[in-house]
Amino acid sequence: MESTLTARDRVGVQDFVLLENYTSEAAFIENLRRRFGENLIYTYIGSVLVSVNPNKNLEIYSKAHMERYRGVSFYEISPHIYAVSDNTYRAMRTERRDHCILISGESGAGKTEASKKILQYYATTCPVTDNMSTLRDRLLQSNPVLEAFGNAKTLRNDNSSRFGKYMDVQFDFRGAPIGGHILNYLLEKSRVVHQNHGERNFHIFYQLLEGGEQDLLSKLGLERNAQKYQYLVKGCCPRVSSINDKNDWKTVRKALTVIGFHEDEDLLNIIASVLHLGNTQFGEGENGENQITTEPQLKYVSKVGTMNEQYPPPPNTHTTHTHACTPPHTFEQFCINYCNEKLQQLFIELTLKSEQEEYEAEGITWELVKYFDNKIICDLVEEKHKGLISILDEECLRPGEPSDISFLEKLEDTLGGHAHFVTHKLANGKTRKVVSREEFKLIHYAGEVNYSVNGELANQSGISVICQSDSQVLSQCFHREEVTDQKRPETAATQFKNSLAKLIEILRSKEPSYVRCIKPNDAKQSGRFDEALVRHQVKYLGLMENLRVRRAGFAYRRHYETFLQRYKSLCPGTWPNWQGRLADGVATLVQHLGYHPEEYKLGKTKIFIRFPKTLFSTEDALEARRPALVLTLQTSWRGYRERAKYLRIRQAVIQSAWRGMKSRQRARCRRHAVDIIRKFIKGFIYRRYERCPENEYFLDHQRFSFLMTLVRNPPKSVLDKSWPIPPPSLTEVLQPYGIAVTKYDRRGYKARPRQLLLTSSFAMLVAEAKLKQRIDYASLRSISVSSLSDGFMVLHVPSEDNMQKVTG
Ligand SMILES: Nc1ncnc2c1ncn2[C@@H]1O[C@H](COP(=O)(O)OP(=O)(O)OP(=O)(O)O)[C@@H](O)[C@H]1O
Repeated sequence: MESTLTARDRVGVQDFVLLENYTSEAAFIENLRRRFGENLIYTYIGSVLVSVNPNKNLEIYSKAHMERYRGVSFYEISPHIYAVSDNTYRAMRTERRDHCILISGESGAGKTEASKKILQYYATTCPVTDNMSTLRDRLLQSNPVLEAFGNAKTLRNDNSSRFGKYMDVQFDFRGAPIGGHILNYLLEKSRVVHQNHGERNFHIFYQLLEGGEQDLLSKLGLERNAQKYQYLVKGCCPRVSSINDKNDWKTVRKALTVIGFHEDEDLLNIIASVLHLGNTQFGEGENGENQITTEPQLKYVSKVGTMNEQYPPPPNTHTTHTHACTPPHTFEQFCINYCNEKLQQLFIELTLKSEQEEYEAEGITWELVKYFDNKIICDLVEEKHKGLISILDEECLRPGEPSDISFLEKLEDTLGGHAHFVTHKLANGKTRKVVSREEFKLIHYAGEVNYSVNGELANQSGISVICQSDSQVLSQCFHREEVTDQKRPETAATQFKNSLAKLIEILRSKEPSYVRCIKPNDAKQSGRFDEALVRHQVKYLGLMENLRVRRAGFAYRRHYETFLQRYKSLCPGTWPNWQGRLADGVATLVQHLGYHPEEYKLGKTKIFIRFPKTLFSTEDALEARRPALVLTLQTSWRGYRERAKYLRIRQAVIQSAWRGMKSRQRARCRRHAVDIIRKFIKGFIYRRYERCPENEYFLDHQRFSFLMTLVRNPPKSVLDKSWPIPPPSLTEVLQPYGIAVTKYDRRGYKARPRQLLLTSSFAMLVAEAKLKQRIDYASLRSISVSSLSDGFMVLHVPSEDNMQKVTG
C-alpha cells in the first residue's frame, strides 16, 4: 500500500480506512466513482475487497499480473482479487487453518466472475504435479457445466447464476490442490417452466438446440428452433446477442467429458424430455377426464420415465402439500434475503471479532463500536416456534386445508408488534397504503421488502413418477424413500433454513475473507456509474458499517519493522539504521515526528495510527524528504561507484607492480645462478692454481664444503678410515699446526691423537664461524688451546679486520 499512498489524490484512496471523511456515504461513493473512472475497480476496506463490475474486459488478469501478486504482502500492491486469493492461500498454508472467501453482491455485480478469477489464480499459481493437472482441469471445467445448467439470462445479468454456490477446494501439505466439491443452494427451479419477459430459461436448453449435431437432435426428437418450445419462449428472447449458444455447447460437451460425464446420453434425454413436456398438452376426454392430447412427445419423455407408468393429471386437479410455497418469485426472494441477513450477521460478527482480537492481541484498549446487529431479523425469520419459518411449517403441516390467509393471520397473531414485521392490518395509516392485504413486510437491515403470501403447492405425484425412472441421473437426484416416507416431509423453507445453518457452520469454522461486489448500473454498460444504484448497494452490503467498525479503532496499523523501514529517514535517530529494539525505534521516530498521544498507540508488534491525516502528513514529510534522500543516495552511489572503480584500478596497479617485482627478482636469481655456475666452472678449471680471482670462489666453497662435511660427519675415532682428504686449498691453513693433512688419511696413524682431535675441533669451529659469517677462515692466523684444560680453544684473527675472537 505504501508504494501507492502518494497516488491518493489522483485516484482517491485505495483503502477506505484512509478516507478522511469516513462517515460520509457521499465521500465513500465519490471515492468509488473516481477510482472506477480510472478502471480501478478494486478498493479495500481494511482486508475486505470492494469490487465494482467494469462490464468490460480489463487487462489486469494476465499471468504476469498473477505473478505480481504472488507472495506479495496484501498492502504492498494495489488492491486486486488476486491479492485476496494469494493472501488467503498463504495464510492457509502458514497458519494451517481452513480459509474461505465470501463473495457477495446483487445479481450482475460480478460474483461469478470473481470466483472464476480466484479459481484461475489457484490453477495457475499453485504447485501442480502431472496427475494433479486432471484435477485442476476438472475444477476449472466444472464452471461451464454449472453455468449451463444453473445460469440464465435475466433482466439484470445475461449470465445470472440462479443458485447459491459453495465451492470447496482442498489442498495438500505442499499447497497443491487435490480435490474439491460444490454445494448448491436454492436453484431457481421455477425458471424451467416460466420466465419473465426479457429473460430466458437455463442456458443448456438453448445450447443443445443451437449446438447439438443434427443426428443428436433427431435422436432426441428435437428441432433446431427454440421458438418451437413453450418452455423457451415465455420470456420472448430465445436469442441474446451477448451469448453464443453454439460455441458454449462445444465448451460444455468438452467440460462434461473432463469432469467425468463420458456417457451423457442419459443427461441429454432428460434435457430433451423437459422440452417435450413443455409442449405436452392436456385436453378433456370423453368422460370429462384430463388426458394428454400430444402423443408424439410422450415417446421421448417415456425414454426417461418408464413406459408403463401412469402420468399424473395436470397439477391443478391433484395436489399434496409437500412444499407449501409462496409464489416462486417472492418465496425465493424471501430465502435470498434471509440468506443475506445470515451472511451479513456472520460478516459483522467476524469482522468485528477479528478487529477486536487484533487489539486484544496487541494489548490495545478500544471502545466497542455501536452497529446494528441484525440478529433480531434473523430471529424473526428462524426462531423456533415463534419465527416466520416455524409458523409457515405449522400452517403447512397442520391437519386441514392450509390457506395463504390463515398463514398471514397466524403471522399477525404471533409476530404482531415486532419492530421489523408489518402487515396491512398491523400497519399505521401511512404504511398501510404500501402493504396489500395479502402481503407482509419485513424491515430488513438493508431495506424494507414486501412478501406476498399467495402461493401454489408443489406436486408430489410427479416426483413419485420420476423416482420410478431407470435413469441413473434422475435416481441420484430424486430418492424413492423421500416419497414413500410416511413422516411428514420438511417444507422448502425449513430445508433451506437447515442447509443455510449448515453453510454458516462451515463458514464459521474457517477464517473468512470478503469480496463485496457492486454493480455500477442496471444497463450492463461499461463506464457508467449510477450513484443511486451504488448507494443502495453500499447500504445493502453494510459497507459504511464495515468501515465504521474498521475505523472505530485505528485507521492504519503496521508492523514496527515495516513502519520503521519506510519512515526511518525522517528522524536522525533512526537514520540510516536503528540498532536497538524495533518498538523503541518506532517510539523515537514518532516522537521526532511530533505525534500526539491520542493519535497513535504502540502495541506489542505493531503501531496503530488513529487518523488518516496523521499518516498522510507523515507521508507528505517523506515526500518532502525524498529529493534530499535521492541526492544522498545518488551521492553515495556515485561515491561507491568511484571508490569501487578506484579500488579496481589500485588493485590492477599493485598487481602489475608485484608481478614486475617478482619477475625482476626471478631475473636476478637467474643472473646470480649463472654467475655462480660460471665462477664454479672457472674455479674448477683454475683449481690447481694459486688462489686468484678466478678460483677463489670455488676454493672457498670447496673448503667450506669440506669443513661442513667434517662438522656433520666427524670421524668416530682416530682410527676411522673414512676421514676425508682435505682439499689442497686447506693445506696451507692446516699444515702450520702440524696436522698431516695429506697423509693422515692413507697413513693416519702417523698423526698424534691430540693433533687429530685438534684438527676436528678446528674444522668444526672454522665451519661454524664461517656459517655465522663472523670470520673469514682464510684470515685465521693461529689457534691456541686453553691452558686450563677446560676444552676451550682460541682462534687468532688479525685485529685490523675488525674480527672478534671466537671461542668454542
Ligand atoms: N471483473 C470483471 N471484468 C470484466 N467483466 C466483468 C467482471 N465482473 C463481472 N463482469 C461482467 O458482468 C457480468 C455479470 O457478472 P457475474 O455473472 O459475475 O455477476 P453475478 O454477481 O455472479 O450475478 P448473478 O448473481 O446474477 O449470478 C459478467 O458476465 C461479465 O460480463
